[in-house]
Amino acid sequence: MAGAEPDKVPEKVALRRFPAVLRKRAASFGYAFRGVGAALRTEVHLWFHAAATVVVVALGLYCGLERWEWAAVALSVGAVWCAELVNTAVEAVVNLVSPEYHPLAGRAKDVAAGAVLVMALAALAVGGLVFGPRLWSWAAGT
Ligand SMILES: Nc1ncnc2c1ncn2[C@@H]1O[C@H](COP(=O)(O)OP(=O)(O)OP(=O)(O)O)[C@@H](O)[C@H]1O
Repeated sequence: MAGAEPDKVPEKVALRRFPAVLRKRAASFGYAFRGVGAALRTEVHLWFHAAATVVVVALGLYCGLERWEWAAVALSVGAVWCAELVNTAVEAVVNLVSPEYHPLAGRAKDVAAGAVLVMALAALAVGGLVFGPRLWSWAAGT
């Protein structure tokens, strides 16, 4: 028997729902920005990342980086921010579920902090490869 497909939303209904879907997406962006703002207010490490980001972008503009170098720098900066934000989220959840001392809580925080450390070292390596030769030639006066 040729019945209506239960999962298929009629086109008109889908169009009417479209603004609601957009509103929901916009709200999700709002929550995400609120999360970054909250982390910035509470995490001193993020202020350091913000300052480092400004310095790196200014240095990149001054050096006139190639397109691929900007790509590497942008990915590195974003990845460090990402790791720090995830670390902040892990800390918040651990503090919520285990305010008392627990070896697993400690391990979770240590591992999350380790993720930031690994990413920061990788970003440092990228920074060295991109800016190192330029800074070296300036220092050598060539
Ligand atoms: N509930 C806990 N149980 C066991 N060990 C913990 C617990 N809370 C924190 N620790 C240990 O203390 C360390 C520091 O924790 P803390 O919450 O002060 O994080 P932090 O890295 O100093 O972050 P921030 O400076 O952003 O607060 C952790 O990495 C972990 O080894």
